[in-house]
Formats: sequence, C-alpha cells, structure tokens
Amino acid sequence: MAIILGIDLGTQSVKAVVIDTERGIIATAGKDYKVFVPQVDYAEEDAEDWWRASKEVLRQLKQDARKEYDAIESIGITGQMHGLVALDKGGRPNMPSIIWVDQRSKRQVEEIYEKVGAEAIAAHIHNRIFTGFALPSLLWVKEKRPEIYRKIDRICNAKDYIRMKLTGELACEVTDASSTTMFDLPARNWYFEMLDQLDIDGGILPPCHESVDIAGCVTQSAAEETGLRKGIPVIYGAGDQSGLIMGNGVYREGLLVANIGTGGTMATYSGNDVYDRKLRTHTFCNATEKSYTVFGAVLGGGISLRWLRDNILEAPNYEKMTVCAAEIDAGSEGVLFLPYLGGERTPHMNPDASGLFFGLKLKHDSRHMIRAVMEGVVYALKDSLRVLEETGIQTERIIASGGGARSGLWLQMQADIFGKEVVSTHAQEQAALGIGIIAGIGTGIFQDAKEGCDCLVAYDNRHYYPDKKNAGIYDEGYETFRELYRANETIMNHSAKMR
Ligand SMILES: Nc1ncnc2c1ncn2[C@@H]1O[C@H](COP(=O)(O)OP(=O)(O)O)[C@@H](O)[C@H]1O
Ligand SMILES: O=C(CO)[C@@H](O)[C@H](O)COP(=O)(O)O
Repeated sequence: MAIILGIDLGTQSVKAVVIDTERGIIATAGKDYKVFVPQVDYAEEDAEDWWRASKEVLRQLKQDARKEYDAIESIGITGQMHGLVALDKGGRPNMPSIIWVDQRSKRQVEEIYEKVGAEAIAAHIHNRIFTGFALPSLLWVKEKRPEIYRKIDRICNAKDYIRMKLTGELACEVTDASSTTMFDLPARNWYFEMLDQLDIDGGILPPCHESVDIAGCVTQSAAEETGLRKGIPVIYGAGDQSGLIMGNGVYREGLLVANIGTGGTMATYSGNDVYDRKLRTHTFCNATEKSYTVFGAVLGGGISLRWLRDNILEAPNYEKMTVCAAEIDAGSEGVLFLPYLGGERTPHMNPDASGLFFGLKLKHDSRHMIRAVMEGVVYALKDSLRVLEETGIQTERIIASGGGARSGLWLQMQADIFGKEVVSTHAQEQAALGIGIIAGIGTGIFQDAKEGCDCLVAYDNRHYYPDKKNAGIYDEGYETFRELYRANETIMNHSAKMR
C-alpha cells in the first residue's frame, strides 16, 4: 500500500486528490481562482493565486485525511497547458500569466508563419501555432511590453510554478513544453533554431525533462507552508491532457477519451509521432515511455452549457437543464448550435470562429436550445474524432470524461453521435488521478502505466450503445453542422475584424 498526492492546476480551479493504492481516491479538495479579462481578447491569471489556492487545498486535504496525508510518499502535478508564466531573477512572476484562452496574439501568430514558414513549423512542431500558446504570447510581450520582456529571466508553464514552489527548483518537462509550440517534437527538446529566427533568447527556457523523472523533494519552507512532509519526491509532472488520458486508463492505442470539461477534447495515446498533416489536431509528448498524446481540442465544450445556463437562461442547475433537454427528440427538432463561443481549434483552427444558433422557429423553446447546445458540443467532438481517424487512429470504445460525463443524456448522445460504445470511469478528477498514477510510476510504486491503471482506474458498469433509431437524424444533423460553419466562416472572420 502507498499514498500518492495528485494536483491538477486547472483553468478555473485547482483540484487535488489523495490516492491510496488499495482504496483509490480517499480525499478530494478544490479551490477556484479568477481569470482576469482586462480587455477584449485578454485572459490572464495570477501565478500567486495558483499557489495560494494550492496551499488552501493541501491544508484542506490534511484536515480531511490527516493520517494518509502524513503518509504521502510521491507527488505529481498536472495542469492547464500552453500558457506563459514569466519570472524574474528571483523566480517571481513579473507579469500576469497569459493563459491558453487569450487571443491577443493573432498578429504574432501571423508573424511566426511569415518568419519561420509553414513547412518548418509542420516538420518540427507538428502543431499549428495558436493564440494563447506561450510562443505568440511571448512575442506579444516582446513587442508590446519591452520593459517587462527585458526583465524576464525564465519562463515556464502553470504547473511548473507550483512544482518550483514545492521543490525550490524551476524546470520544464516535455508534455507542457511541446504545448508551448517552442518545442521540436522529433528532437524531443526546445526548438532553439526557430527561437533564433524569432530573436528570442533560448536562455530563458529552463531545461526540459521527462515527466516521470524526479524533479526534487518538498523543501523545508514548502513543508511549513503546506503541511506536507519535508523530503517527499515530486516528479516533473505533465500537462493536463497526459494526466487526463492516464486517469481514464488510456495507456495504449485503441482507446479514446472524450472529455467535456470547460473545453472539450478527444484524446488518445500513441506510441508513434503521428500527426495530422493539415495540423488540425495536436500531437504533444506524453508522460510515459517517450510516447505521444494526440488530440482534437474543442474550445467551447462544457462552457457552452454553462454560458447558456448563466448568461442566457439563468437556469438553476445542469440537472434541471438536462431533464428539460431529454423531453425533446434527438436532433432538437431542427435547432443546431455551433459551440464556437471562444473561437475553435479542431478542426478549423480559427480564433475568429463564433457561436451560432440555427433553425429557430416559433415552436421552439429553451428545451430545444439546451438540447441543441449539448448536441453541438458532441458534433464538435465528432469533428475531432473524424480528423483523428483520418490520421489512422483506431478506436475500440470511447471513455467519456469530465463534468459532462455526469449526465446520462450527454453520454447517450455521445454514443449516438459517435456511433460507438461509450463508458466512463468512477473517478471525477481524472487528470489529478492520472498524474498520481504517473507519480507512482516515477517513484517506483508502479512498474508501468498498465499496473497503475489496473490498480486505480475503475470503469462504471453502465455502457452506452448507439441507438439505431437516432443514427440517421444525427448523421444528417452533423452534415448540416459542418455546412453551417463553411457557409458562415467568411462572415465570422469579417465581423471579428470589425470589432
Ligand atoms: N450534472 C451535469 N449535467 C450536465 N453537464 C454537467 C453536469 N455537471 C457538470 N457539467 C458540465 O461539465 C462542465 C464542467 O466540467 P469539469 O470537468 O468540472 O470542468 P473543468 O475541470 O474544466 O473545470 C460544466 O461546464 C458543464 O457543462
Ligand atoms: O487547452 C487545453 C488543451 O489543449 C486544455 O486542456 C487546457 O490545458 C486547460 O484545460 P481545463 O483546465 O479547462 O481542464
């Protein structure tokens, strides 16, 4: 028996779990923090808020499960990917962190393509450069805030900051480093040649390690601040997509995770460096065995339902909304929704894409709109599935994950729209569990990912199978969904420029 701590530094909150290798997750705690939007297109967070929230969560866990907390022997941290944390010589943040949601760097994305060239980007990075990723954000700082840029000593990703607070050492690791798009994927190291071309000093990049390796141990001062024992080993950790797939038991090819959290992802494991030649999906390093995480990213996943609940319907909760949606037949009687409220990555890679309701008539009411939003999110995930399948990725079954998996209606919709069997796991905090498993591998508690997942990932008994009677309705709905974007893309791009 061993006790592991997994921390997931998400976009809107930090969640942490204490895992007993015999009993599974025995304590969970979470704490929200703010996303600051000082101007249109900006999205920032304060790294000190992350640390404050993490300490609060850790103290809560200590209170809830003192005996186990004191016995923790391994720590892993996962978290939101892509963003830019800039630190001064003393390791202090010298500006608010620009997170992945941010869209201020459209001009810098164009500049990177002009200077580096699409071919070199595809060959070395295997991913499209997108607003909110650390590379264009850093160029934005260089151009627009030169006084801050000059004082940057090191940069890192969000969870690296928390690891530094725990161990006293700053470092990066391959999964998050590849998500910055400053990383040469085939070389599994920073892409220094491109940084030279863009006149970025490669010296600000901390050394890059493998996720499972041990980064250091909890220091005396971190122990005093968190109540953790001094000396517990902390692994380098991984971006949240690696944590997520591991926490859903996806450590081999043939299994796919459909996650509906704030955003949405359709993610899988690959032993090989496969990537979509049109760069519509992401291929980043994965945490174990020098493998890869390949996924499609939907920017408006669960947040679309939240937007409908809070901004439009002022509905009391998701449960009531999904009960209403279930009263309406598959296909929402012709109402369709494009969930591009914050732009879209897979497959359009267009920050200017926008949300759209279509097909509304006098007979429709809020129930149709709720159902259409839920269906729209799944159609968007199906776009990701389609592109992954085009790159040769095969799926036996789909594991539904994230807050969206709490709804039986959403799970059945996924089975119907994907046309595949859908299951989900017992755990709610899959990314935190996943990084716990990865920490277990790094510290010798588990021999490998299979052993860790066999031990800690349990699937629900409920299986959802495609309902044949809905197949035709959803096939037609999906074709119209795709056509709607094609027909409106130019208008969306034009109106974004007018803003
Ligand atoms: N009971 C529910 N029914 C339907 N959807 C739900 C339910 N609970 C949560 N959700 C969806 O899950 C989303 C939050 O998922 P979560 O995985 O907690 O997000 P994150 O980890 O990104 O904060 C919500 O925005 C909502 O769309
Ligand atoms: O953008 C991506 C992956 O490309 C997200 O996975 C972020 O890394 C944050 O996820 P949540 O905090 O919303 O779960």
